[in-house]
Amino acid sequence: MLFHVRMDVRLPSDMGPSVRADIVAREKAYSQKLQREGKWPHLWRIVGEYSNISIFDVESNDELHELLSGLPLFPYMDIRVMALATHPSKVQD
Ligand SMILES: O=C(O)CC1=CCC(=O)O1
Repeated sequence: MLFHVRMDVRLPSDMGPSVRADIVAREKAYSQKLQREGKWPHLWRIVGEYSNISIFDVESNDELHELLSGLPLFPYMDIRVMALATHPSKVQD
């Protein structure tokens, strides 16, 4: 199942630089593991924003929720999810 996910990062302004660097490093490692496993095939920065657009390829809503809630930045992000279905006009590969 494919999901379009938008993540807007909202780090507190009083978060210390070392705490921030640690959480961002853990986020990168976590996301790169999922990318290598094929569960996170697209990760794009939105120009001019501390936000991303991602595509997840997972088995279920529950799996997506588990992966998203495991993000180190999860407590500091607004996340919007759109479930994707096949478009009837899409040319088949
Ligand atoms: O910087 C972001 O958009 C948040 C994020 C998601 C995966 C990652 O490595 O950073």
